[in-house]
Order: sequence, then structure tokens, then C-alpha cells
Amino acid sequence: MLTLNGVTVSFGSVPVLRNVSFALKQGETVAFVGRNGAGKTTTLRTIMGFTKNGGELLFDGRDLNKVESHLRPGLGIGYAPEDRRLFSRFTVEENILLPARVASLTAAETERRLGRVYDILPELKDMAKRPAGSVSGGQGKMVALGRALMIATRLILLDEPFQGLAPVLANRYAEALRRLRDADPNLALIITESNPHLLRSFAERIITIERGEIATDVPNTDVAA
Ligand SMILES: Nc1ncnc2c1ncn2[C@@H]1O[C@H](COP(=O)(O)OP(=O)(O)OP(=O)(O)O)[C@@H](O)[C@H]1O
Repeated sequence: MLTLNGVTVSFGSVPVLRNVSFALKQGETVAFVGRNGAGKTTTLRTIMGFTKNGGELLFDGRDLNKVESHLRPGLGIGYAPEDRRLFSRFTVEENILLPARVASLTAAETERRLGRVYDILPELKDMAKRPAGSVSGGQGKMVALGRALMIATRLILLDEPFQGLAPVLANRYAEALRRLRDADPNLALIITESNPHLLRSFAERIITIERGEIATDVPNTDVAA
């Protein structure tokens, strides 16, 4: 459903992604692992259309390079950036609803999707009316996941969701991802992580990136076993 073929990105004269190629099947969960600065965030931002890239990007057979970045969520691609980017004066629920408004979803569809978000992340319901600026960093990651889920019907991109999460919250986050996969087996996930062990029990495939190049792309035998 998603194919990157020879994708390149440079900042000035510095190449940051070099010939990145991988493909994702419908419903697949991939851990995208690399050290800080390896190019994980740039890869996700390129899929969302926030960089100037070379190479080919195909999504459900469509040339993604021809789809403007603000229209890509409308294809069913949700993105939770590492720094969350919540509007602090809006409530948690207003933040979650924002992409539905941007995509002009009907009231009924918005309600249906909000129900799905609260089924997967019940704790968001308890903080729905609080200003997003008042929630903790870890809770903010849950809100960012909820917001991405509002729009993600095909693919969800999560940038280092476990980074900085206290163990209790990290467990809750992982449980939410399991509920999500059970509820929606056709949704594909790319989860970036700098710690290769964190997603071992979870991802079906592990792709590692080093200095902007794909180093390995292998099935995760821990899960397959
Ligand atoms: N806007 C930018 N301008 C210049 N260089 C950039 C820019 N964004 C990223 N880089 C550089 O590109 C390289 C890859 O960064 P990227 O954020 O994709 O890495 P990452 O694997 O996600 O690591 P991290 O976990 O630190 O975010 C780094 O060397 C970074 O400094």
C-alpha cells in the first residue's frame, strides 16, 4: 500500500536520506529503528509531504509526490509528530477533532471516529475538556495519537511515541496500540524508535536506518515465533 523507491532528501548540500526504499503492506506494523539523526523523522515528514524529495512515493497505487501535503491526510494517513504539536489553548477534544474539521468530515462521520478514538484511548475521554496545555508530556503523546487516529484509516505514522514516557504510560500506550490493531487489522503502522528492543514484541517487521540509508529490513522473528 505504501512504497518508497529511491527516496532522497538533502538539506542544502547535505544528503539526509539516500536512496531509501521499502514497501509496506496493508495492515502491517513496522518498527523503523535508528539512532538520533539517522533520518527517521525526515522519512515520516517526507511521506507527509513536508520535505522536498527525490525518488518515488506510491500510496495505494497513486503517485504521492503529486498530492500536496495538506491533502495527504485526506487519503487516510495520520501522523503523530515527535513534538506532538498540540494547540495548548484548545481543549484536548478540540485538538483531536481538528483534522476532521480540516478534512471536512460530516458530523456523523466525525462522531463515529471520535467514538473509535475514545474506545482505543479511554483516558482521553476523562481529559477531553481540559486545555491541551495543561496535560503532561506523556498524556500529550496520547492526545497526538488520538488526533492522528481521527484521520488514519489506512496508515498511521508515529514518531518516537515511547520517548520520554514513564513506564506506566509507555505500557498504556502500547496497550492502546494493541487495541488499535485488534480493532482495525487493515491499518498499517510505522513506529519510529531509537531503542531497537522497545518494539520487539510488537512489530512484524524491523527496518533499520543508518546515516540516511536503509541498513536492514527483516521480519521480526520474535513476533512471528
Ligand atoms: N530542517 C532541517 N535542516 C537541516 N538539517 C536537518 C533538518 N531536519 C533534519 N536535519 C538533519 O537531518 C538528519 C536526520 O534528522 P532526522 O530528524 O530525520 O533524524 P531522526 O532519525 O529522526 O533522529 P531524531 O530522533 O534525533 O529526530 C540530522 O542530521 C538532522 O540534523
